[in-house]
Amino acid sequence: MSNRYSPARKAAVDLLGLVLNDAKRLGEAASKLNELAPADRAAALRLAADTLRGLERADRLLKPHLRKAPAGRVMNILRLGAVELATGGAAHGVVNDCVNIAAAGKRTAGMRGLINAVLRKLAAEAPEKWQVLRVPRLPKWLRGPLVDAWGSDAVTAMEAAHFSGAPLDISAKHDPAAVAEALGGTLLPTGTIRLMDAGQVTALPGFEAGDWWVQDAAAAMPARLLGDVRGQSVLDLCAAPGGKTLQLAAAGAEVTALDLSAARLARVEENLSRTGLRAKLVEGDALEHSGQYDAVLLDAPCSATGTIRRHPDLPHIQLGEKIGALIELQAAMLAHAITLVKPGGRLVFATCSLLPDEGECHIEDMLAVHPELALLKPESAGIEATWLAPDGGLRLRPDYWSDKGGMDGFYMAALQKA
Ligand SMILES: C[S@@+](CC[C@H](N)C(=O)[O-])C[C@H]1O[C@@H](n2cnc3c(N)ncnc32)[C@H](O)[C@@H]1O
Repeated sequence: MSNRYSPARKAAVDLLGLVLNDAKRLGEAASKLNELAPADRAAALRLAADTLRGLERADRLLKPHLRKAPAGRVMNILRLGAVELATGGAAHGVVNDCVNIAAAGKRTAGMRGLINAVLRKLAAEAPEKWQVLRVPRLPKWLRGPLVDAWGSDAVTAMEAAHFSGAPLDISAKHDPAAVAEALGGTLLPTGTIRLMDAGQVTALPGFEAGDWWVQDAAAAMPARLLGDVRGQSVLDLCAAPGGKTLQLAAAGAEVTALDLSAARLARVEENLSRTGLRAKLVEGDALEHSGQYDAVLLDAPCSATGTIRRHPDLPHIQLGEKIGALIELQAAMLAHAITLVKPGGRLVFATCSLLPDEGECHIEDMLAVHPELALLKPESAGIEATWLAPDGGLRLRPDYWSDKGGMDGFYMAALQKA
């Protein structure tokens, strides 16, 4: 047996450790993979994401073969191996690599015999057992509040959407139908272009030319709720990396794109430059910004629990108390954002969260203390009646459009100032 292993598998095990043992976000952890070739980096991220999506199933497959769960890294090697073996990975390569990754570490080398024995058993039984295991559930810290909000059938459907992952969604600068045709994608009823099996994004036609940008179908809705913004001054208060800024600029608005993070604002600049669109960039705190605009878009920082399809690391990182602080920040931002809207102007508030405390509740609170605000009916192509929230906003969920590949979870509401 050779003692070599695929750098992508080894990096995937490292990533799992950073997420599961050190509570790092997968994206943040992946920034440490710069020494890998781009293809290995992409493969490592895919393997880590697949393992995180299937973690509950992997643990259920492994349990009968372990007297007690081994230490973190050994367990992560086993989990990665279990998921690969269950989902079509070539047994010889997967088992050899997992054993060799263990052999290369001082603390794990002593466990290579166990890894070899367990994974060889799983190679035979895992593919069949995998199919009948239940869809992985969200952890209790998140499942409890979601069941309270949406009911257990809805949460089960959301979990199925999370487990399926997400297709690649694209917003076109000008002509969605033409971009859909050029990319061989589907044009969704809301105007987003969807590719089920995209491959490398930067290699797709029209990327270099800046004809489009990647943006989930749900994430494309808040800017649309602002209606016709041609020639209007629009403030995008939490703008980076800039998907909504690009939409507003493409729709002809005079956009001011503000963000607290200089590093993230640099991504807005890159995206504007690639697409040839224009916006005024401001590095600053939304809570301190002043001015008067025809329209304001507040896409506030949130738990991002609506994006679990694409970020399977999220449920495994206890957000706990952080969510309380985010809810307070969102309320303060919303209260300030409304002061930046001219009389007669509009504000759209949005969060990519599944928790009503980060969405519906803010609008309810706001309307209770601001009689000068009116909720506008969400109007844009493709909106389905089931998406309309009882409060009058728009509630999008990952289990919607399940026949089309789902969408991110989002809440958004459009307000008008008298
Ligand atoms: C949900 S993301 C925005 C996504 C963006 N609207 C888009 O469509 O690409 C939230 C953003 O809020 C920014 N942010 C957090 N606190 C802020 C603050 N106090 N002032 C301004 N921006 C802030 C973060 O840096 C982050 O880029």
